[in-house]
Amino acid sequence: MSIPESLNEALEKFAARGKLLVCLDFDGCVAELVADADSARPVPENAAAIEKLAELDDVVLAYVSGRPLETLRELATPPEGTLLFGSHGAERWLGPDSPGLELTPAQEAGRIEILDTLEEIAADHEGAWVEHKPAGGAIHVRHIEDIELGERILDEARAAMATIDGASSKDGKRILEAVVVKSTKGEAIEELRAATSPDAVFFAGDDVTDEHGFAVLGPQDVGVKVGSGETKAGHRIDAPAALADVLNRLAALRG
Ligand SMILES: O=P(O)(O)OC[C@H]1O[C@H](O[C@H]2O[C@H](CO)[C@@H](O)[C@H](O)[C@H]2O)[C@H](O)[C@@H](O)[C@@H]1O
Repeated sequence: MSIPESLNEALEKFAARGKLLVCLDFDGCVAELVADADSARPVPENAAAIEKLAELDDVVLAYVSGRPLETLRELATPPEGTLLFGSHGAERWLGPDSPGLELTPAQEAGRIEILDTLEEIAADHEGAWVEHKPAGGAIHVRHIEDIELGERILDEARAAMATIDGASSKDGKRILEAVVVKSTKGEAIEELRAATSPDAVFFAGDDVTDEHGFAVLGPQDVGVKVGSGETKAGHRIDAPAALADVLNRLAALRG
């Protein structure tokens, strides 16, 4: 087992609380980052640990992801009953009565303009591609080997998105997303907290958008940054492959 001692101590305190909310990011956290976004899947050991947590009393599981809700369900195959936030918080499944995302006509027009503009930019650069999402779209440059060229394409996309009414951009890992519904993972975690009334919250994530999630954690909560980069999280692990140890430790402490 390779859990930093400070994280192990935090997990012991966390597990001793009554009801727990365990929130997980998907790409780069539960799943390794891969070039073909459709082939991302949970690291098998992470999937097994998540199944264990799902069987425990007073542990609520949730995914908080940038993926569209339907894609998240398909790729993450979460245990039944797992609460889901997709599209960085713009889409939610908190039970069968959760309303779907509905865009106003102006938002739908903005979404189409975002997608058309990103597709035009991608068409000029071999390897760039556009992911269509319910609240907007994302241009991916992971297939482009030249990192600086990829950054220039993302800069071009960012500048173009700034000219579209109602569009706001989010930076990610070799991706630029633009959406017409403003939301953050911090807001999603606060909504989950309000909906489930836990005694403490765990959140693990790897990306800049996950920092909004770490920012809403309190002293009783546990934040785990996966990988390198500045973070507000109190703890860090190296890679998705190390997450299973953390989740299994939590399951063992509660078991
Ligand atoms: O919040 P997450 O669950 O981490 O989702 C964030 C974005 O993840 C996906 O893109 C990232 O993962 C891809 C697959 O590993 C990778 O090819 C890409 O370079 C990464 O940026 C996803 O495609 C986006 O929709 C999510 O918003």
